[in-house]
Amino acid sequence: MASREATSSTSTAALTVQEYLDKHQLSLRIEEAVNAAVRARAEEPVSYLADVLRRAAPAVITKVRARQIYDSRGVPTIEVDVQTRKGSFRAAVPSGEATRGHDTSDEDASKSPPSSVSQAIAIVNTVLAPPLIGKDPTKQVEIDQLICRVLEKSGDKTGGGASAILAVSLAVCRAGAAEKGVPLYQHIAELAANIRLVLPVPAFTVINGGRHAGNKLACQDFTILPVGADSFASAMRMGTETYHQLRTVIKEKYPADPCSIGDEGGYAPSISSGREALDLIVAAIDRAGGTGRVKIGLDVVASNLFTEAKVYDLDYKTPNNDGKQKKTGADLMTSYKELCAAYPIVSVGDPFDRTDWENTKGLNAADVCQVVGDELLESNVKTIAAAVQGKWCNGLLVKVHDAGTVSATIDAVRTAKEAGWGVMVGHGSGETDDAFIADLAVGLAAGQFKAGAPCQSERLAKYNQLLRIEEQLGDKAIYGGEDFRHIPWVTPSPPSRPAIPPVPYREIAPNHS
Ligand SMILES: C=C(OP(=O)(O)O)C(=O)O
Repeated sequence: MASREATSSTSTAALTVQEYLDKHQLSLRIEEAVNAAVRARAEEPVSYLADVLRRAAPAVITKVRARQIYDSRGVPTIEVDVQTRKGSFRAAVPSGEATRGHDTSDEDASKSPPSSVSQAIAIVNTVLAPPLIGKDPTKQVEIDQLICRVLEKSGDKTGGGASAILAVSLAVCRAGAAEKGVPLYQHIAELAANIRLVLPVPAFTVINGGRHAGNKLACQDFTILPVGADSFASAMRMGTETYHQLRTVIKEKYPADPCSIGDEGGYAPSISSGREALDLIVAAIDRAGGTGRVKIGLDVVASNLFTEAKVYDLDYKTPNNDGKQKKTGADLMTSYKELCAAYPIVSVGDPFDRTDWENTKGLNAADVCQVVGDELLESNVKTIAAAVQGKWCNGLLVKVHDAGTVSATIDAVRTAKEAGWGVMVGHGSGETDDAFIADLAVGLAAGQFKAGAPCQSERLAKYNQLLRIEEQLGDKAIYGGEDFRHIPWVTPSPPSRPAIPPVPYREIAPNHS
């Protein structure tokens, strides 16, 4: 009632405001602005309203620009700047080792590494940018749907198009947070309708093998999870101390080893057996005083070992090997069970080939550890739903560069959480200094976070951002800890009426009184 009176008492002004809105292609909050002007008893309602509108209207996207940068492997990737009146917001796209739909490499696939991402850049600058101008960056779902629709129409949605979409989606999300004046993690939580912000347990990669290192180890990552820490900062301390001790242990045991590191900063000692790697890690945990509080994870990525004969070749990096390390799925299953009994292993990722659901399912049913799907699920909602139905696994390694957009990432996590799964936010082995995924992990209360070793700036960019977030949250900060596998979202109770963003009339009234 009050608002109707206010609107009619200023109908001339409202008409002028409508013209103002039309001229500037704005469509929002006329009534709120009129009410604010009336409350402030503005002497010059039209200019006052224009001012209110200027401040209350969303900081729409005014410019979108892409460029080529280089990732941690020296491979070209794409970075996008999205501009609003609130500033310029930037995001860069990571890439995985495995050849997947969302790889950033778009040109001359025969070249390794690819020489350019110019196709993705052209798609952002010429295909995606025009329809984004004037759009509200807080409307993440609408923006993600729009950019996917545009590229579906133009037939560019794969290859370079996929990385173009992701870069824009991430940068828009940052712009949306700035428009709302909230930290990125909070904006992401709001997009997911979650109010529980949780600092994840880091799964630090301390030994690299597989395709991430030049040694003979078949398993791609050996990680440590400080589940017994009481905060993320203390988990960071335990992780780094263990990492440093591990170098000493490797040097003592293999004095001639150069102690080089793999793609994600984990050590890459010249060893070939998983047990040898695990013994080194257990010794380092012990020396750092973390026994019982620091657990171990494996990210096997077993598709790399799977041969045409449908066996797993643990010596797959040796060409024309003697075949003695070839294992059946059943052999591998027995090994996992034995390893989980002998070592403090709490999580195994992609334990079997991505087509070997039966064995993955068998390990899941054995309930010896968290069974995580990474390549198995590709952060794809439909595949996750099928895996939930088929009980293939009970954990999701979610990657923005697999999901494709911020909205798709949220949907993937929601599907996993609704099934009671553990969720681990993961990086790419090719990374940049963009720390988006740190905020993502907190906003989505993922509980687990895997961004490589506590070493190398592209990895530390993420871990250091988590330290800052924990500091900012202060006594509201919750660390995933021992519950890392079971952190549900908490949905805010629905408001009794649709929330209307406040018009900041008090702030600007003095200029007009
Ligand atoms: C970084 C990872 O893999 P990718 O090489 O696919 O990015 C990972 O699985 O942690």
